[in-house]
Amino acid sequence: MNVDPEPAVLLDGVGKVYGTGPSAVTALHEVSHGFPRGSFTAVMGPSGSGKTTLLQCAAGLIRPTAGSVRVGGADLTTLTEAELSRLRGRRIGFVFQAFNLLPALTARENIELPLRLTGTRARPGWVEELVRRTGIADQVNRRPHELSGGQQQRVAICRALVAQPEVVFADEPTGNLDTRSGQEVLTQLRLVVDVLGQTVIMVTHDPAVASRADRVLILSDGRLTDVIDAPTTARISTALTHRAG
Ligand SMILES: Nc1ncnc2c1ncn2[C@@H]1O[C@H](COP(=O)(O)OP(=O)(O)OP(=O)(O)O)[C@@H](O)[C@H]1O
Repeated sequence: MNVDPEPAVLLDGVGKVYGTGPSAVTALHEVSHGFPRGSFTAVMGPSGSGKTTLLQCAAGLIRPTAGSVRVGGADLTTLTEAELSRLRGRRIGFVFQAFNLLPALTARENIELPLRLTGTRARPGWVEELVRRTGIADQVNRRPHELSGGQQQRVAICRALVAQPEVVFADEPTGNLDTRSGQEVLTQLRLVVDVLGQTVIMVTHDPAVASRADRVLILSDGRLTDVIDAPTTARISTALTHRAG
């Protein structure tokens, strides 16, 4: 995977300092990594190690204070706010722990919302394919409160994919789910990578969840300290324990 000539997302010496002067916090120190197209990466590390900061820099939600971020060839650090916002709408999908569905809209309307916001259309049959593949075809006319947590997260996955983005970022996507629903959602994310060829980057605290990814990045104090390919729960737990010790 190291020879990918153009990764979906490329971080080059990315640093982030929050604030200035004596109260400044360095959340990331020169993190460099290429996320290959069509791969599933989990980002792990202790609380405060910089996982969310890394995800937000990579997704163009916050600006790094050093280095560059490329998504699908575009250097996010050179874009204006308006250009960044447009790029996020078209090239980046998000899945959050809290689902973030709009309660007054049906599942289908929630899924199609990013298209409405960017004034674009899905290719014919794409929404149908997404809901069929994620197993929620029979629920598309229901509102979020009529769906289980796992079903709501699958709606959120469809919404993240509807604009056929370059990459999907997921921040603790199983954090609000019981183990079984969490496993179902992970199966859907794997399918998104294996069948649809998408790139997924996920933050999680759970080694069992991270073991479903192709690769695990471990952050410690804002530094990328380990990269584990073909991870197992045991290998991840060992790497995390060593870092903590
Ligand atoms: N907006 C902010 N202003 C100042 N400091 C911040 C801000 N956001 C994060 N930090 C600090 O940056 C460091 C990294 O935070 P970050 O949220 O990225 O870590 P994390 O690994 O995602 O943590 P957790 O697992 O607890 O969510 C921490 O020391 C945090 O206190």
